[in-house]
Amino acid sequence: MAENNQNAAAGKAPAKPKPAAPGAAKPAAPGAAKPAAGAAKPAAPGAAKPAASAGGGVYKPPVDRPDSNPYKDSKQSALASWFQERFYVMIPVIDYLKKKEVPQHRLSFWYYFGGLTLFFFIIQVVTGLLLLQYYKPTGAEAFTSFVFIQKEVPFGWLIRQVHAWSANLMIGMAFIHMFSTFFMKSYRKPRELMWVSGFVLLVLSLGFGFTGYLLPWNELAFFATQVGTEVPKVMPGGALLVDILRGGKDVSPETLTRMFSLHVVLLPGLLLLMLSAHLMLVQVLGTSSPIGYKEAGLIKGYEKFFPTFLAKDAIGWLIGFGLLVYLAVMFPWEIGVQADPLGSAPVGIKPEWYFWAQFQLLKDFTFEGGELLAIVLFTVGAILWILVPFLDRQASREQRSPIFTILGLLVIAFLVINTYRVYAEYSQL
Ligand code: HEM
Ligand code: HEM
Repeated sequence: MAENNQNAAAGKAPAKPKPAAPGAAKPAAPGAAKPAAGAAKPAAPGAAKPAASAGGGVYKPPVDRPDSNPYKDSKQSALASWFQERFYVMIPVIDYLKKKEVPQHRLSFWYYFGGLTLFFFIIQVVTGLLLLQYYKPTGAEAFTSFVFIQKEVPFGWLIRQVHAWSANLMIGMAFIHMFSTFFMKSYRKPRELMWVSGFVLLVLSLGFGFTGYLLPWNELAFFATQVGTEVPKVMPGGALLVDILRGGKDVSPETLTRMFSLHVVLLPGLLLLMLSAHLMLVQVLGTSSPIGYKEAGLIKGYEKFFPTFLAKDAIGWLIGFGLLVYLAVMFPWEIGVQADPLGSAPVGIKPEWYFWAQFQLLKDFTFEGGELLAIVLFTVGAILWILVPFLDRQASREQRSPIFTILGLLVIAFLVINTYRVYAEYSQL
């Protein structure tokens, strides 16, 4: 059972003036309300309506909200009462959120990374919307508008640098968050769907990174996208997929339009939907603690998510923000030169770091059919990874599952070694 539910009773929110019992607050059932509404409020504008419609046999509900403000006697400012009267249906929801508790133990530190990923995503939305005010997604204007943002718009350089750096930090945090939840086996029953929705979030974030990379329309972005979108061609039906993605046979201004619409419309919509599901599950099921910790007495206590843990989260966000601004100012991403579809590719074309592991695998499998094999291996690996909560039956029975811990270590080793190999090779070019 979810832990927060178990502990909820211990930490009840301070009593509020309770609304009258539902039955008492509401008028009688719709059918019965017709004569009653008229009798109770003869002068109210809505009162005439049920009577007027009665002849036609169609019931019209009263215009006024039937129940009066159940909180009108609580002691608070007029402004708070104003909002409370309008949003009082939210109060049980807020009370419910207050029940969530976070276990404290020696691995609690890792609970901060989901929140940090969320924080960098919020930064992306805010800076992305600001960039949109000046960015022009056409082959003729993209690079010029991008340079204009960097050189002419007041603080435009900072917004662009923050967007570019925060994209990297968001994906970096998502990886750390994924592996920390993996090793704490937070995916175990009943949290399987948190893992699945999280994995989809990671894929969408990588999609953001891929589509955003082309938007500056500089040489590096152009040729990296050319190489990146070539990959699916070796799969059956892959050529069609590439045509759809590119909007033609080659990367062209048409591709820019597609990447742009994916980046600012489709992906944000999908990510927000998935994020709502992910966070709702986090609230409903609560935060897990590692297997065996409760039985071994390793849980030091529980702290309220709201406001205690959230306040600590905020400290993490402040540190993250400081790091972000430091990176954006001290290590600016280059502007590059405008993409020339007819020009030749410069040396050292490579994707963003978060695709290096797959990139290296493709480079290693140079034999006949090797690329297809690499894609198949990677797809099978990803499917197994997403199914981990359903495969790890031991963890779901609250038993340790060292085989899965070893599997996670192997996946990390593969990602780190391959990523390092690309770094080592390309940093010498
Ligand atoms: C609603 C949210 C977002 C909007 C409206 C948005 C908008 C934009 C715009 C207009 C650009 C082109 C300007 C430029 O290149 O500097 C851009 C670039 C970019 N975006 Fe986003 N973005 C959003 C979210 C994200 C997210 C979540 C990520 C990554 C996880 C991301 C990664 C990137 C990257 C890597 C670039 C290229 C950065 C560069 O080299 O300048 N964006 N975005
Ligand atoms: C955009 C990306 C993501 C965001 C914004 C996000 C956000 C969050 C937040 C705020 C929490 C609650 C706090 C915490 O335990 O850290 C959480 C929990 C969780 N997330 Fe994510 N997440 C993302 C990606 C992922 C990924 C890639 C996975 C795994 C594949 C994942 C799996 C989980 C799990 C299993 C939990 C429950 C943790 C527990 O009960 O202890 N999430 N996520």
